Amino acid sequence: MVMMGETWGQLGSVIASAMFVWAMFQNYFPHQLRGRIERYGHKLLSLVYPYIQITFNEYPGDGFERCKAFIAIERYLAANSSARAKRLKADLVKDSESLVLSMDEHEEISEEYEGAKVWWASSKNIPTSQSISFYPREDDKRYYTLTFHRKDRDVITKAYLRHVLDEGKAIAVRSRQRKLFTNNKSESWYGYKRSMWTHVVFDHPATFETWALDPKRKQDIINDLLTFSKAKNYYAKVGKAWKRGYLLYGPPGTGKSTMVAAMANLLEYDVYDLELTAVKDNTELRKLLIDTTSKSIIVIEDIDCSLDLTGQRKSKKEKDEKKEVKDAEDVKKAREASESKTSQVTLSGLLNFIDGLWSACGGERIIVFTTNYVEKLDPALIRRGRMDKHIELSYCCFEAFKVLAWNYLDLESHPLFSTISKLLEETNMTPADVAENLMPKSAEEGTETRLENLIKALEAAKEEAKMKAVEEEKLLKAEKEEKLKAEKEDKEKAQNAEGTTGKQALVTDAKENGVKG
Ligand SMILES: Nc1ncnc2c1ncn2[C@@H]1O[C@H](COP(=O)(O)OP(=O)(O)OP(=O)(O)O)[C@@H](O)[C@H]1O
Ligand SMILES: [Mg+2]
Repeated sequence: MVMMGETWGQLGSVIASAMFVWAMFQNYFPHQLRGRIERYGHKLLSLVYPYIQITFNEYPGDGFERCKAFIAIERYLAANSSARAKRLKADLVKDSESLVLSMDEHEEISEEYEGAKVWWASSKNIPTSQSISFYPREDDKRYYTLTFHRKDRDVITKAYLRHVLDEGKAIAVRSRQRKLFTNNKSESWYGYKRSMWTHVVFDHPATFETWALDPKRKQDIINDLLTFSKAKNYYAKVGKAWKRGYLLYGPPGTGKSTMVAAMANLLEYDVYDLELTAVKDNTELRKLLIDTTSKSIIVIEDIDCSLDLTGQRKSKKEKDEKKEVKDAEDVKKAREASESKTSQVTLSGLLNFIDGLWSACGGERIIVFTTNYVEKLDPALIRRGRMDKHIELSYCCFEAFKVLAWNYLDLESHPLFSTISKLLEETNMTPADVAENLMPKSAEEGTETRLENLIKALEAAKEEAKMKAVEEEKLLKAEKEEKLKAEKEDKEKAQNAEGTTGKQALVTDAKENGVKG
């Protein structure tokens, strides 16, 4: 098959050679003749060859990295060509188990964009030398050629290419395997050779559909996340870095970590689980941040435990103590011990991590803190702008229970629901505990038994709470009585002391009077 792009390509190269020869010999022609030849030459060229070609090489220049534009075009053509091209090539996508079909070499497809026709051809460079190379790509230099009519130059170079690259990138994001990263201890990466993050494939099954929360609040959160992910231009317009902070707080087992997984699945982001205690100092924290990619969620779990907010003061105290240790070896040992024990990340380092100048690089990032004790956190850390959205996750309400009942029992309603609703209002139980009670404990356990199990657990929790309240009241009463007793004793002591002082004064007075008399 004679391909349109290739035919024009060959003709184009003949004309290009002619132009080259002309450039070499033009000085031998008189000035006037030269101008005329050039004029007619261009006219002839535009008559014979009204098409423009753009080439996209897989490995431009000497780089070892595949060209990003080439990858995007490959994805775009794979999605658009598999229905039209006759010869396709199957590739296993890196880190994934799915196949991508793309145009085979020397295959061509055409398409129309806003009335402009374009031809895409896939080709391969045959190596000129017979050198042996370590890199398989050396003899596999592929490239795409885009051919279009000169009259469409504007629409193609301005709009069509942008469209192809954006589409290609979006397809790549949709089909990639997402990753769950965690930071390595600094001893395990040497210089810049090893990445500071290691990763596994992220395939947590949690979604917002299976995450139990009051539907209205849940929808608010989903809307907030989706608005953020589409707000690139808006953030640029208002001059804000494209990132958003979420603070999730509440008792253990209320679904904070599950929510992070659901967020990542909704937005198709990678997750960076940052273990602050493994970060040596603020510089390392910054390096870790720079090493993250966009379209990601950076999570710091249990922030109140990870960071000693009095760290700065403590380290100063430790330094003073060290001064007192005279023996050089002791100093060394003490330093080593303190280094291995605590991370030197300070509050200001963390604040900088969240919204310092560096935090803007990359963009499209969500930072999440989770904690059980929000009141322990420094207000500077969670002020709006750093942690933009504060979400309290609390004990299971009836609406949340309904989601869990649907997940675990495929149940929308049941006569026992009213009892459960009442009990959930009267007692506190985390979604984790509710979920655990709805799990089947044996193959024979049916829906009814599992609901009854939950009711029993709720009643037990209610009873326990009541006993605890009575116990607390008793304790409080005892404390009050103790306090009253102590006050009474103090009062008596004071009165006794006053009485003794009064008597002594009388004796002294009497003595003084006696002397005088
Ligand atoms: N709101 C919820 N919806 C669905 N499942 C939940 C929810 N909350 C908790 N669970 C279940 O309970 C388990 C524990 O929840 P999760 O780890 O998210 O709690 P957490 O709030 O992060 O607790 P911690 O503060 O101890 O880290 C999860 O495996 C999940 O199955
Ligand atoms: Mg958690």
